[in-house]
Amino acid sequence: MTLPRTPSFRLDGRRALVTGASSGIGLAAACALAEAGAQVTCVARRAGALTECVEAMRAEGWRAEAEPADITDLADLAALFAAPYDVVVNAAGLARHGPALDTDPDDFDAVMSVNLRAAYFLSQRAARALRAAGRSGSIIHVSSQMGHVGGVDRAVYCASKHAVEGMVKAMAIEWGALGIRINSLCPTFIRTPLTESTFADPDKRAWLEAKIKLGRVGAVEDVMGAVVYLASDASALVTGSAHMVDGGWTAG
Ligand SMILES: NC(=O)C1=CN([C@@H]2O[C@H](COP(=O)(O)OP(=O)(O)OC[C@H]3O[C@@H](n4cnc5c(N)ncnc54)[C@H](O)[C@@H]3O)[C@@H](O)[C@H]2O)C=CC1
Ligand SMILES: C[C@H](O)[C@@H]1OC(=O)[C@H](O)[C@@H]1O
Repeated sequence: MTLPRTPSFRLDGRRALVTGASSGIGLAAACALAEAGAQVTCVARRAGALTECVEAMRAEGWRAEAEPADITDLADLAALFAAPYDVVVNAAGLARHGPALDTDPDDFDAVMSVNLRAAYFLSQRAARALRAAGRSGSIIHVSSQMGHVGGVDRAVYCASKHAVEGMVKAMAIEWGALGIRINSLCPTFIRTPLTESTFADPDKRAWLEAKIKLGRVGAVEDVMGAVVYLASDASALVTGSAHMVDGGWTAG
C-alpha cells in the first residue's frame, strides 16, 4: 500500500521576488522564502535599507539580492520582470488614515497607486513573464483583514484592500489554465513601522486586542508560515483565495 505524502513546503531551486522587502512583513516574507530554500530578489525603494537587509540575510547563509525599485513605476516593473519568478510576494503598501469626511484626494491617489494600481500591474507583468517562459508560478498579495471588513478611519485603505481581493479572484479565474496561482494573505494588526503610531496609544492597543479573538496583535513571524505555504507545492490546488492570519478578527 502506498501512503499519501505531504507535498513539500521547501522552495529549493525556486526564484522568488518580494516587494516591500526592506521592512516589516515584506522583510519577514523574504526571510521565510529564503529559509525555505528560495533565491530571493528583495525589492524596495530605499537602496540603503534594502542592502542592509540583504547583507543580514546572506550572513544567515541564505540566497538573496537587492533590487531597488519603485513598483508604481511601470519601467521599474518591466525591468524587474525581464525574467520570470516562480514566486512573487507583493508586500509593498501604504496607509493614510483619517475620517472619510476629510480624505484628501492626494492621499487617496497615493494609497491607490501603491496598494492597487501597482499590485495590478505587478501581477500582470509577473504573469506575462511566466506565460512567456511556459512556467507555472505563485503570486501572493499581502492584502489585509481590512480587505474584508471596514476599519475606523480607514476608508481609503479598506477600499484599496477590498479591490485587491476582487482583483485576486478575477486574475485567478483567467490564469488558472496557465498554471499561475494568485492568492491574498490577510493579516490583522501586526507590529511594523506602519502600525507604530497606532500601537503607541495604549487605549487603541487595548481596543485592538479586545477585537482580536486570540487576544494579541501580531508579530511579523505570525505571517511567515502562511507565506511559505502559499508559495510552495503544499498549496498546489489553492488559487483565488484569501488566507486570513487575523487572530479571528473577521470571524465575527
Ligand atoms: N502592519 C500591519 O498591521 C498590516 C499590514 N498589512 C499590509 O502589509 C504590507 C506591508 O506592511 P508593513 O510591513 O506593515 O509596512 P512597512 O511600512 O513596514 O513596509 C512597507 C514596505 O513597502 C515599501 N514600499 C512602499 N511603497 C513602495 C513602492 N512604491 N515601491 C516599492 N516599495 C514600496 C516600503 O519601502 C516598505 O519596505 C502592506 O501592504 C500593508 O498594507 C496588512 C495587514 C496588517
Ligand atoms: C496600517 C493599518 O493601520 C493596519 O494595516 C492593516 O491592514 C491592519 O488591519 C491595520 O488597519
